[in-house]
Amino acid sequence: MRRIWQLARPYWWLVSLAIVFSFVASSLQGAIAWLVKPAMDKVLLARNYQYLALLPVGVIALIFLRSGAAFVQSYCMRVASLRLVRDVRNLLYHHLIRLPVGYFQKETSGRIVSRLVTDVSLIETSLGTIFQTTMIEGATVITLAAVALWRRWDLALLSFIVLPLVGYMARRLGVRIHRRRHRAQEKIADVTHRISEAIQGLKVIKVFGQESQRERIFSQENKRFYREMVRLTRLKEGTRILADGLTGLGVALVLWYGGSLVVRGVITSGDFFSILTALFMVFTPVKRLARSYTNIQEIRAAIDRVDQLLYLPEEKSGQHPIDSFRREIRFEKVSFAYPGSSEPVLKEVDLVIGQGEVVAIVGPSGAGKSTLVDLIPRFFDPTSGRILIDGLDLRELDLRDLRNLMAIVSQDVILFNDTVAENIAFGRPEASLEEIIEAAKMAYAHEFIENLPQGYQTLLGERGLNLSGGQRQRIAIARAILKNPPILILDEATSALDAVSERLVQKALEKMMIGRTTIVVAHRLSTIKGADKIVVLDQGQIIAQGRHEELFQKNPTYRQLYSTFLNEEERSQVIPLKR
Ligand SMILES: Nc1ncnc2c1ncn2[C@@H]1O[C@H](COP(=O)(O)OP(=O)(O)OP(=O)(O)O)[C@@H](O)[C@H]1O
Repeated sequence: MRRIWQLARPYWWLVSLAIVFSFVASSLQGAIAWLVKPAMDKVLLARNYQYLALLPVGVIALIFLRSGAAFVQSYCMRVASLRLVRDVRNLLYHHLIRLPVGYFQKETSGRIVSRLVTDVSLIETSLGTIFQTTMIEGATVITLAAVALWRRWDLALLSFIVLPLVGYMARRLGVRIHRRRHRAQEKIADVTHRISEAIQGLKVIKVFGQESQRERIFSQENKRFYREMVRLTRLKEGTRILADGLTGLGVALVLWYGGSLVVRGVITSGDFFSILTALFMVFTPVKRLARSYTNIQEIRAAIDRVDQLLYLPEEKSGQHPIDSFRREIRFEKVSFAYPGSSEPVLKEVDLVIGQGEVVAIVGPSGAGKSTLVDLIPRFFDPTSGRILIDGLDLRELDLRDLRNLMAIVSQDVILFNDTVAENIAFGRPEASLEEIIEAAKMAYAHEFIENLPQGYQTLLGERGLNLSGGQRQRIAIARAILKNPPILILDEATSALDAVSERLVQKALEKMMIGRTTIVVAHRLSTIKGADKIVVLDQGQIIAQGRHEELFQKNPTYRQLYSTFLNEEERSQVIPLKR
């Protein structure tokens, strides 16, 4: 409850209004029970017919007023919980995009989506009910209990004997409900994960003919969720049955003892019915309170899961501002192991990348090339050693400033579900259309963009899947050109584009590299031949560096690697040279 209050604090005025109206509503409820005595004793038993007509009018008026107050209370409460949930979702999203990249290597996107959608929805649906129930029903229980006690304290106390029992049982079941709900939320996260996996891997599923297999796996995950929910429902219904049974016991006790008091003439029938009405009225809210307690247990499970995400530490930015790149990027004895792994992927890497240089990183698959370039924008920090930019450790630098100095064009181009123009202007949303067109022209993308149905205003659809691989890459290049940073990080595509696309992409890249420091994970012959420095990486270590001619003469590993870049014809020319 403390955490719920903490989250609800910004909407205190809505909550306060709801509290006030819940007291109004429950007082009116109390008034109805209170008026049973005069109605019974002074009107019905005294046969006072002139007041009889007033009874239904009074009851209707009271019920109307009570409903009105309950409406205001319920509306305020729901709005407060909707706002709370809206803000929690914003907070989660805000936090999510500031988490280190490493987090997302461990958690699947489907499971994260589930936290943002399913867990937050659970909070949303239950929170209003909980607030509403605890407040309105809590207040009602207090007023009705007061009426009953005022009328006849011993009779009232007798019926309340069962209340601690109801509370105790609810508590015991609550612990189990909390645990079950936790499991259910994990299972629904698995289900969401399977859905997003299927959407992302649809082509693979289809081409391998695995539709039925995937369906089976999905239905198993779905069944696990269903089972958890059935167990949860059983527990919740169990609580209800228990509360019903125990409250029935309370009524029975009052009927027996109260009835005997009336028969012996100790109390009037009016007293007896007034208490009975109050008790009948009090048991429903008591049962609701017990149910809302089980709801709280469920919400707790969802809040736990949301909090787990919310309390993950964000990326740490340094303080030092940096607005230009003048001299060099220096790796000093940099080693790196991925979080959760003890195996280093990079081992004591020493490397200097001078301003304006084109540095090509080559090496066999799995050598650590992508990892090495990922350290430059600080997607990960070295496990030991340090990386300096113009003499300053990356960890000391303001993260935004640091990343402002660079653009990345990687193998898997990420396009957003926005227009072409917005995708190109991603790093500079304020760019004019002229600037966007200029960048697209430099990236050899202008022509095909012009031919799209709405030109630059064409919506790219999810992940830009309605474009060809080469077109997507050229949009990514235009995006980098428009950002115009001094450092360029390229992860060249290994997948072959058709000859025309390949040439266009190549030309666009060459144009973009002019006047910039470029670090490129190279897969193209022309790139390594044109590089100022080639760095040969093998099993996380730099085994050689230098220009192409030099390495080709001296380094057998490089020669071997080099031949993998060649096509058949070129290779037949190189092999005699190797001999
Ligand atoms: N997120 C990760 N968690 C753990 N290990 C990883 C992760 N990403 C990569 N690795 C491991 O790090 C090593 C280097 O990977 P990296 O992607 O840097 O190699 P690469 O040289 O770029 O390979 P390729 O040319 O095939 O893309 C590999 O052994 C890989 O299994």
